[in-house]
Amino acid sequence: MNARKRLLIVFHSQTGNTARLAEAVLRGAQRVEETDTELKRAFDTRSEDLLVSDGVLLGTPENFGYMSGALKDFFDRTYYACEGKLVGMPYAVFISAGNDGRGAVREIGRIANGYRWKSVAEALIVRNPIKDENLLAAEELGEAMAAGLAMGIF
Ligand SMILES: Cc1cc2nc3c(=O)[nH]c(=O)nc-3n(C[C@H](O)[C@H](O)[C@H](O)COP(=O)(O)O)c2cc1C
Repeated sequence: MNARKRLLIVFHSQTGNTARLAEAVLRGAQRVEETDTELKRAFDTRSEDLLVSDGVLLGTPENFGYMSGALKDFFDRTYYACEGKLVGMPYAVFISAGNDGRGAVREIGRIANGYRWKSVAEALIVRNPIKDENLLAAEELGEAMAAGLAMGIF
């Protein structure tokens, strides 16, 4: 038997939209009993949280064509402590946006390359208003990530 896997969901939300997506992602991930999933706000997440994780899901609003300052702060604070230690870690992204979202995805991808993480799912971009089908897609993202970790397919 493989050791239990740990999935970390890191997110920031100013007005609650990304938080709704993050909760849906968590619901989906928690369907996979073999994976332990933790949801944390970006400002509360430290390098130690990353270093004990087997995969990470990153959620942010798109602000000014970029990720939120909070998610950027998380990257800024954790980079050196994690440098070279999480090579190949699977990650995926979910974005809440008014009308775009692609800039945040692109820039997170550039930073994730710096950590040498591996993208394992297409980014989920949800443009407002959030619909039920978007929440279902977020649940599916969380479940797929947790299941992939449990099965060791990444
Ligand atoms: C300062 C600011 C900048 C924003 N810039 C963008 C943007 O560049 N592209 C976009 O699609 N939406 C933009 N939005 C809209 C937010 O991405 C959108 O309202 C999102 O749902 C907010 O998520 P939250 O409720 O989790 O904070 C911006 C909102 C704010 C407050």
